[in-house]
Amino acid sequence: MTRPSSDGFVPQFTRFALGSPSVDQVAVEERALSLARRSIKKGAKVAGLKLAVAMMDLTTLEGKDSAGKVRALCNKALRPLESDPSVGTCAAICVYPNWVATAKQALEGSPVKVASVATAFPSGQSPLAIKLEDVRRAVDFGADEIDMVIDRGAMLSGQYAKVFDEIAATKEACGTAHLKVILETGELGSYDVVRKASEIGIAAGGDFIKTSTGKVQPAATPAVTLVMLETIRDHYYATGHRVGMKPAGGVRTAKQALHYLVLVKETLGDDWLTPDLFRFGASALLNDVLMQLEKERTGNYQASEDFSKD
Ligand SMILES: O=C[C@H](O)COP(=O)(O)O
Repeated sequence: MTRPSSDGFVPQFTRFALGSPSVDQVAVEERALSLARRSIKKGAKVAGLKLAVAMMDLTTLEGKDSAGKVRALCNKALRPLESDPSVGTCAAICVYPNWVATAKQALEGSPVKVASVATAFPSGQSPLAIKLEDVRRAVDFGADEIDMVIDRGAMLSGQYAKVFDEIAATKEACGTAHLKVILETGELGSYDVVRKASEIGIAAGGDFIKTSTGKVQPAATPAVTLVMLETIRDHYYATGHRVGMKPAGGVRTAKQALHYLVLVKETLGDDWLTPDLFRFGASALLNDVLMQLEKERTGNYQASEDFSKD
């Protein structure tokens, strides 16, 4: 990254040591809650649910993942609801690097992207050289998108330049692949630290900022997502540059998904209501969204067993 120079240039990371706006915890939680109470009309609900499918990074990140499971997940991302072709594909599937080539092959010729976690996901507890090698391999296997984890220990001990440098190096290792920066907000301790980590993730080159790995509780919450959306908004006002957002972990119901879409619309406007700028990272959300879509279409709930398991 760019280091301080003798001509007085102040690098981005110096700004983070100087402070970010502090977050009013009560206000942010109240606002997130009040937006959850918005009622949504039937037409908007169906459109919102279809959008949620289109924005989904359908995820499997388990030690027991297999080629069969990854192929089944890809088929599901390609044709989420056989009975209703108006429901389009998911945005991406998200897997460990070992399964990128399998997924790439299964999705060949389709618009569904392959996202790979990397950088010693989920802990990030490896030397930087190994993390970068993890990224380069995933890209070589065909990953379109890389979901990296930040160094939470460095973040919590105020080593902001280290956090920045690792993200910037990861961005470089991504080449043309898009970079999502996972903050693991459940380990950051306060909204102020979430705000600062979001600013660093954006300034260091993240195309998206993402709440969580799904391996730590609490994972995505509406309030933490709101703090991150507001950081994206402030960055956009300051620079005109649009950064994406991905709540991930624990988003399981259609109702939650619609709530997140209201948060996005109210904070960033309609421009962000696109898979290019908003994703859900979720392993179990899709079936509930499909169940609600079928309920809206037929008037009846179908048993969850009627929907294929991921
Ligand atoms: O990035 C996505 C998360 O790992 C998914 O978490 P989840 O299994 O709680 O939906």
